[in-house]
Amino acid sequence: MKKENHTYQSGPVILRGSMIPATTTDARLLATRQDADWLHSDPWRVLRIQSEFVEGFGALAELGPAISVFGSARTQPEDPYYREAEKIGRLLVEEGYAVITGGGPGMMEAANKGAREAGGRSVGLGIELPHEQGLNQWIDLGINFRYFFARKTMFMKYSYGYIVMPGGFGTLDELFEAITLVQTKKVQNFPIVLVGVKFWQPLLGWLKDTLLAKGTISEPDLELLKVVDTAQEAVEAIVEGVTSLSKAQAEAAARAKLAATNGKNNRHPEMSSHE
Ligand SMILES: C/C(=C\CNc1ncnc2c1ncn2[C@@H]1O[C@H](COP(=O)(O)O)[C@@H](O)[C@H]1O)CO
Repeated sequence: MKKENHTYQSGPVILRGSMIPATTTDARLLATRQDADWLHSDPWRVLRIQSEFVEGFGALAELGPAISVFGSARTQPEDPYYREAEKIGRLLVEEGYAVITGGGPGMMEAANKGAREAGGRSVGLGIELPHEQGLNQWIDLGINFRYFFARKTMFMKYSYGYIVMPGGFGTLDELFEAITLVQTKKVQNFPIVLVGVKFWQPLLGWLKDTLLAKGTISEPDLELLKVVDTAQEAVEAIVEGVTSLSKAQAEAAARAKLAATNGKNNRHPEMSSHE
């Protein structure tokens, strides 16, 4: 056989001619490597990212119903909103929810403290930051992420809704990601409750007077957010949101099932064998 017709199989890959390597994959794996540049290469990163999803899904899949609470990392325990966040943690546990936060200080710590002291499930999804703070002491289940986007998937996937306290850029990022996912129907039946009328009103005014007026959002988009002032109102709003939205979901599912059944019953019997 002529050399150029020789076929070399490397796993699922077929190689010929100049594409045939001088050594086997196994041999290259076992060869001593002096440099560790591959640690910082994208293929290696993909595996690291994958492991964050595997660990996150594995740790949270059996958590049960949960609500995420977001807010400033800088809020001090003397701040009245800190006390509201603490109360929210407690009230959510009393309603049967686990409490998920970013695992850091401020509002996150307050909500975790309230949840833990009420004997509930207190979860912290931390993030590697330049000035590492570590997870707050009130967390019973903690995961530390390298990548913001993997962590954000966990908040959305394992929460039934979001409660958002006053905060800065981090909080706004988490809030607007959720609004966008609800607006684009990537998630459905997902209540978002803002706490602090005075704090959030200017933002809501801007959404209405600038974004709505300019036509970059539409009227129903404004209804995706509910603003309240107290912990009690926040938890009532989230519970009502989760309940009424899941009721709507159940009704929609029942309607779809009925329509499918009717559709099947109305079809010619021979049709079913072609499905
Ligand atoms: C800045 C300080 C600590 C930072 N530690 C954080 N730990 C965990 N999660 C954080 C941290 N900082 C921000 N986040 C996430 O963003 C939201 C708060 O950000 P904001 O800019 O303060 O609004 C929060 O919900 C976290 O998910 C110590 O001062």
